[in-house]
Amino acid sequence: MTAAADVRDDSGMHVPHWPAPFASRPVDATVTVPGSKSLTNRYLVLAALADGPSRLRAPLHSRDSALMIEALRQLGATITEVPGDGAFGPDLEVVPLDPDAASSLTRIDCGLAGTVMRFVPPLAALRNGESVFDGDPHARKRPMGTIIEALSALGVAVSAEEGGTPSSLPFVVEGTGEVRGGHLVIDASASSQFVSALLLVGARFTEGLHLEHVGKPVPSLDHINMTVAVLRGAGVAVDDSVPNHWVVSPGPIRAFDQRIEQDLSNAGPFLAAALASRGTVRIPGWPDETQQVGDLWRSILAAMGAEVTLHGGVLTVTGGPHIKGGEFADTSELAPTVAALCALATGPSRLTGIAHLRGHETDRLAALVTEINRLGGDAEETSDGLVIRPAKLHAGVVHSYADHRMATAGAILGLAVEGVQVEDIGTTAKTMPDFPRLWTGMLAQNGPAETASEGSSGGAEH
Ligand SMILES: O=C(O)C1=C[C@@H](OP(=O)(O)O)[C@@H](O)[C@H](O)C1
Ligand SMILES: C=C(OP(=O)(O)O)C(=O)O
Repeated sequence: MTAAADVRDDSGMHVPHWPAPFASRPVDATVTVPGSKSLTNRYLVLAALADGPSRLRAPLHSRDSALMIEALRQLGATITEVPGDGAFGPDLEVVPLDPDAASSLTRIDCGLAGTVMRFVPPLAALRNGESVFDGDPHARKRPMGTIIEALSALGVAVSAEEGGTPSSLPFVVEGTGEVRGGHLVIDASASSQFVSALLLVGARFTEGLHLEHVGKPVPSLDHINMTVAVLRGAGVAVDDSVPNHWVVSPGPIRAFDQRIEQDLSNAGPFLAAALASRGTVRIPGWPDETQQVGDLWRSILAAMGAEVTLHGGVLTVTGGPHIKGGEFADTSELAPTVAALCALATGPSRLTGIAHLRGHETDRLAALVTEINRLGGDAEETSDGLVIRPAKLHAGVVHSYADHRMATAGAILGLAVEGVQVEDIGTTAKTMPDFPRLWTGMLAQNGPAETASEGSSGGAEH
């Protein structure tokens, strides 16, 4: 596959590759990461639909949350930054959408954010007027057909700007201010976000929503459970007792004052640093109970040979003498981090249940195979995942494909392999603009970070 190796900034200047710090000794650090993308963008949507003003405490501030905020403003919500106690930026106050406040023709930039391109079109159906949705070049390749067909089945017209029926971005949603709802059958096998998107607005449909999935299994079920939990917290009745059916009763969405948990998926690369360097990483503020898929780190990293404890809200991970390979099923958005660790493991690994990663920020299965093998690794695609066998890795450039999790996977590899450089580390801004600072800060806690430019860079591309 082709990699976008030439990154330029806004003024057209070439951006050099990021020399990934090499851990010449075990990491010993305590790290806190910014708020969860998935929770922030769900609460923003619910706040925009709620029955009064809401507050998000310690939310994520990143490209994906900024795109969501701007999209909701376009649709008539008022979102204001207010001082809070979060370490990564202000709180957010949200006054729900006033459909009359939005202009009759609205343009929504989805960037590369799955949560924006899937969650916002159903909201646009609830106002009077046309909303044009588009995004980054790769966003036009991400699966969108299910949402477009779902809206059409609900009686909402969705068209291509130049006419005809679209199956992907860009498209126009012609909102009429009201959606009847009722029983709706979809195929959500390409993304759980199709289910979440419809559930989030379902209570605002006149008859509520009975959503039924048919087809291959829905991936990333944890994210759907998160949606259901967030809805219930806002007073919405959701019945998910029958597999592949979700029934959302019509009614108000209660305004809320909600603290956002830190992003446990984004905690992954930092925890992985403990394994990659045979060191220790502590994350305070780990929730006792959570719907975040990132809570799986506790079992995944233990299976890879790390010692994992959760005491007093502090998750502590200490790497073993080597990283064990293994079988890892349904790792969803954790997969790129898992794959990076598997590439450093002493035994073979198999990742399954992640065929749909081909429709993520990039085709992640192809990207992971290309980039691991570029460094001398031995990775192979299967129909629904990856096989990664032990191999000695060498220096080189890891390409990011505008994918934040490919960039952080490169950083993990660079901890264990001298001379790794990451192309477009800035792409981590999708969910963690502070990543380079937090990463070097983690390494600085037991001494100054060393970089590839200081160490050997034999074999690296330029
Ligand atoms: O709803 C969400 O917040 C998400 C759902 C998942 O999408 P898929 O079901 O497409 O994997 C996940 O991978 C994505 O990062 C975030
Ligand atoms: C798949 C991801 O993002 P998105 O919300 O854009 O789908 C991800 O963050 O790993």
